[in-house]
Amino acid sequence: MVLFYKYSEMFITVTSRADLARAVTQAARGLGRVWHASGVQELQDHSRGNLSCWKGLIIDFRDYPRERFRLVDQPSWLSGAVLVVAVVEESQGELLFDLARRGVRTWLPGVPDGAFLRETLEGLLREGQERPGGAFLARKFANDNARKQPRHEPSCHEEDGVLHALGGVSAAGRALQDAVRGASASGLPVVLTGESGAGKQVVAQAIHALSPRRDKPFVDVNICGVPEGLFESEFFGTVPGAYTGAVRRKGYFHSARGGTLFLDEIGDLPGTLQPKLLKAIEQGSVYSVGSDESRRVETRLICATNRNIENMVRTGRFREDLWYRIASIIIEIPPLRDRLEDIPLLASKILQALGKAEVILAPDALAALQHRRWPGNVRELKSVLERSVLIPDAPGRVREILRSRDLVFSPKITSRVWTEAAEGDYTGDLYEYERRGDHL
Ligand SMILES: Nc1ncnc2c1ncn2[C@@H]1O[C@H](COP(=O)(O)OP(=O)(O)OP(=O)(O)O)[C@@H](O)[C@H]1O
Repeated sequence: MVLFYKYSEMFITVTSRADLARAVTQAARGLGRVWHASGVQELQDHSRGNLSCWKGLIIDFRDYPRERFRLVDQPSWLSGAVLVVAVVEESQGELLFDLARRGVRTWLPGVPDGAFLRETLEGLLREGQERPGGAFLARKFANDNARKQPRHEPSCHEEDGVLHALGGVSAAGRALQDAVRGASASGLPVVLTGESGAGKQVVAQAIHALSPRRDKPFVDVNICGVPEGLFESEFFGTVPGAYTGAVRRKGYFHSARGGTLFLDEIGDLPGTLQPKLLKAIEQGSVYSVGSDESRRVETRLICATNRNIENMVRTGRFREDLWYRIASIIIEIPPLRDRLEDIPLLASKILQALGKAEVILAPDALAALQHRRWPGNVRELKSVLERSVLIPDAPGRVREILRSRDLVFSPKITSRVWTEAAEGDYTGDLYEYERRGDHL
């Protein structure tokens, strides 16, 4: 009986206050069952060390905050990935920083009204998205131990984690997640199109990570980097002695055996090499340079391009038969300007990857980021954040909150500020300096 309830519950509140328990129960109507624990011990007893099937843990930090830090300090007893929402008083600003340092990025200032709370719970069900505006900064607990276990099928939480990392609050972002989920399950060859920096390689890795091939290699090849004369050796391998000084090379197809071969910039594959790739795909086997024996190709192909290959096919610059072989599924990655709502989540992932997970984007900084056109897409967003968090400390700057004035959009200005600051010309507030335009 206990087990039945355990797996049908979607949300848990940890609170000794009736207002939160009541509000969550009402807001969750029709979404899922709620279970209430009055404290950490009760939660642990009830869960028996396993929270993997729950979607959200709503922890009340208004009372007993130190006791409840145990939940976010030691996530090792969580067997999957559970999203955490912290409920705090408006006055508990310090507490927010402690929580952010522990990776909790979703918080509510007190008990919100029903519609707002329901929206939060729906957000948790949609794989824990972040909302624009800075008040909602989401973070999913990932259980490192669980990830280390080799598995052939991703668990629901691993799938959530991979898709979550792509963004997906916006309609375009959600459509992308659906496409990735479908492509990874199908095993068919995929072509990823989209502007430079939109995340084609990141999406290719996500498809691989969600596919049954996930425990096998993901081999990433940029076609532009392969010299034309070495194509066969690089792709199909070489046997020792094939020519003077030849050493054994596995070749990309063989290196990616059982896994995924990602061919970036496929639109740049020279016309002379297109038939060679087509033959390997059609025959399902390749000959290493210097070998008479063919080897089976057991690799899934994912290709990417920012060129319009359909146009190239029409004008004879790309072989039609090769195009149909590689493009069973075409996924167009939306440009960042079409998914501005995803910026809070993307920014938080990028900051984490930069080792700056403690940095919180203030609402005005998020608004500034969401009002740009981003011609360089996610790559440009990453550069702006890198410059903004890696710039030397200016006097009086609070490093853990990034405000719009701290954002360094132009690399040119930054380098001048760096140089002049290093030369001692500048000693004041960096933002004031940029705002006054002294450096221009
Ligand atoms: N969802 C994401 N989360 C975090 N970082 C991302 C995401 N998408 C893209 N990036 C970052 O943006 C940069 C560009 O991404 P990526 O190389 O995948 O783009 P691309 O479309 O393949 O670009 P190009 O066409 O120029 O090769 C990378 O540094 C990548 O880490």
